[in-house]
Amino acid sequence: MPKLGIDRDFLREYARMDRKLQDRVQEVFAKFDAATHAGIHLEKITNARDDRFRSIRVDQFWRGIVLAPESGDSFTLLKVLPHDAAYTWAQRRQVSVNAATGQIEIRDVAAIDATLPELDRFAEGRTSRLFDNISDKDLRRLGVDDQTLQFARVLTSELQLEAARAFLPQNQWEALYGLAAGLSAEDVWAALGAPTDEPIDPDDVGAAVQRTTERVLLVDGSEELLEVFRQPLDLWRIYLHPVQHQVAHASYKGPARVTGGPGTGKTVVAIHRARHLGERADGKVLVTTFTSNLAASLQAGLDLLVDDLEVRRRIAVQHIDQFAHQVFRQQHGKPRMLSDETSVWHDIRHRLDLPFTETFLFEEWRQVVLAHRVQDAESYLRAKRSGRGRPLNARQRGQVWQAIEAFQQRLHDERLWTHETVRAEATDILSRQKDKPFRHIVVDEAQDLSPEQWRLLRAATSEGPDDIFIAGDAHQRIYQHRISLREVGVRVSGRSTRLTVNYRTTAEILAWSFQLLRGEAIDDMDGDLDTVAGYRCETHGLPPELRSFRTRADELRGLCEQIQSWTSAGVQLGEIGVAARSNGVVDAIVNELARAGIPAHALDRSNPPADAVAIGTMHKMKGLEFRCVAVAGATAQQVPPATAITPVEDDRATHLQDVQRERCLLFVACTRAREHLYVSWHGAPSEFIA
Ligand SMILES: Nc1ncnc2c1ncn2[C@@H]1O[C@H](COP(=O)(O)OP(=O)(O)OP(=O)(O)O)[C@@H](O)[C@H]1O
Repeated sequence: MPKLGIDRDFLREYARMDRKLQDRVQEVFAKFDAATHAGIHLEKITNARDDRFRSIRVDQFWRGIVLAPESGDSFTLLKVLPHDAAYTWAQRRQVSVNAATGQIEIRDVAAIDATLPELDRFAEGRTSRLFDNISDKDLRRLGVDDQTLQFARVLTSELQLEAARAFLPQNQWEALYGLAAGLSAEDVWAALGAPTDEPIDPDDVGAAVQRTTERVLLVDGSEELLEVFRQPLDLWRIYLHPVQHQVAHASYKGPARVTGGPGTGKTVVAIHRARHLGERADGKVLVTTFTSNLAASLQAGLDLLVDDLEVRRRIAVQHIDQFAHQVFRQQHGKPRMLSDETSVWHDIRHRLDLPFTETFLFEEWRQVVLAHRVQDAESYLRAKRSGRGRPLNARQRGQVWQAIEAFQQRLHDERLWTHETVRAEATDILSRQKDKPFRHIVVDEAQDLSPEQWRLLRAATSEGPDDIFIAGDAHQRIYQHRISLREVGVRVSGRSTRLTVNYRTTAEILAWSFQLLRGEAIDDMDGDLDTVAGYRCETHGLPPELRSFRTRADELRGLCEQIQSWTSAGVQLGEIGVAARSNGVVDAIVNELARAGIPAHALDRSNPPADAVAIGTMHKMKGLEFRCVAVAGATAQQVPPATAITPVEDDRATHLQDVQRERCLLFVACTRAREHLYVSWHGAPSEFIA
């Protein structure tokens, strides 16, 4: 039986073909085995540089280009193009096997031959070249072959390398890009994704195709092929970067985690990991995250990825507080929740005449007492107050403890609960259970979980191999939880992997968004600093559009015009997202769009209409993505709002953390954009943008 592989680039193009051509492509390739048996349709290409390319007739005008093996019967569908373009494509290119990764690579030899002499001339007058500090030995070890090496040696700038991406062999270009970005040869090696240990035969294209899971999907029979064609846009289901694949399918001795900037596919890895653990059938899997709408999008991803009902049954998706409440309810019934926490702290503060704000007392309770499970005054006197800026002497600690005790007493007397105390109680319940509810836990957007939430998860599964898998990015921390995984009993050292390819955002949007963070030092939740070295984007596009207006009314009108200009350029309403810092601005935008007759919906609605602009606060944008994103109301007073920032004179450390969190929030909103980002304000712009 001949095997057909589908190349990732082909599937991408397939998604853009018109329906008639898609149907025809399906028809031809569904009958592929019969066609190859009969020896028809597959034709050699005259004047090809690589005689493994064949053409296949789709219809009168269109031709498919297939990579045929020298022996065996694995064929890979690479392209479907109009007749002449298909032949030109094949005549310019050559296939090779990467010496380090063992994967197939395709290069545009004609483009390399045409560019090299020009670059060489340009480099002649230069004193330094891009890879002066990298030895041939290192380059070769990373899979760079003769032709690419010669090319690399005449490069003088990263821009030239960036431009060469279109024609250099993919893995070799990635290695060069990583080195140019300052990564060490070891880091580049790791980012290529565990190059194979088995000896690599450079002529065995068939074996190389099998190894190239990142770009070739081998389908078994026409049914599987039709299934692939049904969801051509969801490439993430099928093609994983080798590092993504490795992380999702590895066996770990304990907790493990994946990090990486926005859009690097952490959620994708978390979903594949959950399926992998579900398929092992050694116990139940909890997939959890911070909020309900993120849990809903994880569920949607799992529904797309997991067909097997038995596997699906083993995987539960719940947001973390939903899980805590469920555990609590099973034991005690529904908790009576304290409805207005701030006013209780306010009363206590006044009654005891304390020189601290309500927020300070609440945060002290949350970040010190609950986080470190402090039980009495004496332990509080000795408690570590890391992350808290304002120092407290013993007398002040005594005063704060009085307030905390009063608050806890009130909860106890009135049998009231807060989310924090529900979590703590659920954790105690789980800690006493010998049979844990889950064998594996997968956590997405982990950077925002609080210490009590981590303790809850730690108690929900026994310590052991593959117990907890974490996906998160500390650059996107938008709630105030600085935690140390070690302190909450989740040890990931030696089992942490960073993803570096951004599949979502253009390089221009990502670069602009990163400068919003302005070099803030971001911790990695495990005692070190997080880094963004070596990140790269799959696509390029326009720089973000920044618009300044005089008044709010002008700004809202400008936003409507921007949305209309996107839709007249062919963008669907459902592909547009609008973010603002506050609910008030969100409401104003909803009203303005309604006045302008633009269908829109607020992001917190369940079952939102498909063809309407999504509008929400920046917090609600977390984890989502849109083809076009507008961030409106980025004015000096609103981003950041004064209410969200602790005055520096109250507590300097908390002030700095608040500012960092607000920067991260704007960063999260902006990095939701796939192709276009528009940012507007009226009056003075936010200090983060200015
Ligand atoms: N291997 C892949 N091939 C193609 N697309 C991918 C791949 N991995 C991820 N993507 C796509 O990239 C986008 C971002 O993925 P995902 O949401 O998993 O990233 P993330 O790292 O969790 O992002 P963020 O932290 O910003 O929320 C999605 O559209 C996803 O489908």
